[in-house]
Amino acid sequence: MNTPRARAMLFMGRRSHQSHAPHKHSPPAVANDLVISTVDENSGIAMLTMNRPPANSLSLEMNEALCYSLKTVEANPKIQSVILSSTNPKIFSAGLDITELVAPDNDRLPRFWNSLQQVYIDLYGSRLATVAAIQGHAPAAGCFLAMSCDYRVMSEGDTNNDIKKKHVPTIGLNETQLGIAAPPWMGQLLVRTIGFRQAELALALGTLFPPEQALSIGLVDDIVPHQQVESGDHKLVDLLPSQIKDQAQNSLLQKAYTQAQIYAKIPPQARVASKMVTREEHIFRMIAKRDEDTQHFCGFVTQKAVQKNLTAYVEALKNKSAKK
Ligand SMILES: CCCCC/C=C\C/C=C\C/C=C/C(=O)SCCNC(=O)CCNC(=O)[C@H](O)C(C)(C)COP(=O)(O)OP(=O)(O)OC[C@H]1O[C@@H](n2cnc3c(N)ncnc32)[C@H](O)[C@@H]1OP(=O)(O)O
Repeated sequence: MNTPRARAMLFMGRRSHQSHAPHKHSPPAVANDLVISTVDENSGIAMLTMNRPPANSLSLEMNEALCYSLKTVEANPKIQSVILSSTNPKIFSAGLDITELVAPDNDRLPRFWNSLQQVYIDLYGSRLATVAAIQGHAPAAGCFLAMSCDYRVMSEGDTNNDIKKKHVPTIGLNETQLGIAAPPWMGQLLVRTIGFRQAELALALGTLFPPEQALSIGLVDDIVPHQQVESGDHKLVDLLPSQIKDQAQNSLLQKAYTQAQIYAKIPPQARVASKMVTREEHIFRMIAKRDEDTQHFCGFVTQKAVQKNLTAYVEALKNKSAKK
């Protein structure tokens, strides 16, 4: 697998195993509205908008939809950049769908984990320039999704004086707070993004960073105020799915679009080759340990003590939501 040809194919949007019988890790081709895909061939920019209410949490089907949508966009040679966004103005993604982890089905659990691994392989190794537009919370695997992109823009949130309207999004790998640990490849992604010491601290404490702190440690590349801009770029308006058309003047999406345009102008071969330099080793190391990682995950999650923690956590989430 780790040959120069396999490496090149990984980054050109094709997988070496796709030319053979379906690999056990290949996500099935799914088409649904969990991820809304919009494409503008003139600008070379596409948008993938996560649309799984209430929280864009990552279920098996959501992971498969993400991979499928990304591959479909990648197959279009006119597209160079993709923006990953959310229809929920307050949540980018709440991370793994915790209900997948509670009292799991023996057959589904490893398939679920494989689908998450595949999201990492496909998104981190995409030939496309990927820009995350983080309008709302991005805990745990939500942060992982953003870190798998090439560039992250985050909204400062609504710091309105009216406490009821106030909304400050946070981002980070908060797994330890839930009594679980991020898998090595996810933790290493944080190290690669913010550096060793900051990552060591953040992983141990399960820190969720508000936008300004996330910017200061390099977890996001830019933050933008929560405001409407005077005039929106009409090309962006065309790209937005109907569910978020009213956000056309939104400064976050404008900024993400500008960054996607910058990437789209770079000669693609050079851009992809430079991405391989920094990412291929990490991806191939994970692929080599993929089955071991799945076994470890399934063994860990099905432990009695972990199940007890997760059950209590889901209960608390539901109670909190019911009290609103
Ligand atoms: C080598 C060893 C390997 C071992 C590996 C073991 C495990 C894997 C480890 C790491 C990988 C990654 C793990 C994860 O991603 S775990 C998930 C972590 N996510 C969270 O902790 C976030 C939980 N959610 C929240 O904190 C809040 O919902 C929010 C995102 C801050 C938004 O708050 P808000 O107030 O706006 O919304 P609500 O809280 O009212 O939620 C609305 C609605 O959504 C449901 N929900 C929220 N999050 C999830 C979720 N992650 N999964 C499923 N459902 C979720 C919530 O229950 C509400 O639903 P309801 O129907 O009740 O309205």
